[in-house]
Amino acid sequence: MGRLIVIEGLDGAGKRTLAEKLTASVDGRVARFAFPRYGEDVHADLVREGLHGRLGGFGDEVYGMAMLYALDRRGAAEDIRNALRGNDVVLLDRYVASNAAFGAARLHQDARGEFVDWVRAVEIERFGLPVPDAQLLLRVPVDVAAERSAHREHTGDRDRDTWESDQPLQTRVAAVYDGLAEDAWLSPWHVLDGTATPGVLPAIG
Ligand SMILES: Cc1cn([C@H]2C[C@H](O)[C@@H](COP(=O)(O)O)O2)c(=O)[nH]c1=O
Repeated sequence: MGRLIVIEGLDGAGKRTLAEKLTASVDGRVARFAFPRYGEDVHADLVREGLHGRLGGFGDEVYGMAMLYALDRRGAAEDIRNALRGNDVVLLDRYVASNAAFGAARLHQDARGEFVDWVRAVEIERFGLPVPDAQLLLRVPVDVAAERSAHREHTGDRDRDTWESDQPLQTRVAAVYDGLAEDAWLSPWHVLDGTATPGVLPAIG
């Protein structure tokens, strides 16, 4: 049975680059998934519509949008379980904690705890998604993340959604992530410095 390792962080934190480095460093078989699964799952495609303001007011419904993200993952649960059977490491670029962090950050501070508990109840208890063995929080200053994600848009790598350029929101997301890591939410977390010279990789094999 492989280990389920999740990479989390702000938009532009460098998650994909870390996933590539970890894949190259693991001595064994590695499978990778990235969420949302745009182009593969109807819920993920609806997420994209919502993020670009094309679902009207639904895009602002935190619980509704979070359910779409959760349903996308539910549709991948069997594939993740199969991948865990056939690989040493299954690496996920975003998972349940993204829903907790990004959704909570859009809510009033007093409503955040209840939302984070709801995400866990829906995704883990109700949908039965596999619990990660470890979650890696790639932490970078908000302005560095914003610059990287703006650069990605500029180079045509990908469209930015309306939230990515919202620095106050990203600052709140970073704070929620820090709290999740501190509480060891779902599983142990490892906090990595996303601005450090690459080379120091966590031992995940
Ligand atoms: C996977 C996931 C992403 N998100 C957010 C993070 C990003 O701002 C946005 C799209 O993710 P992406 O930029 O990694 O494609 O959706 C959630 O709110 N919940 C989730 O479950």
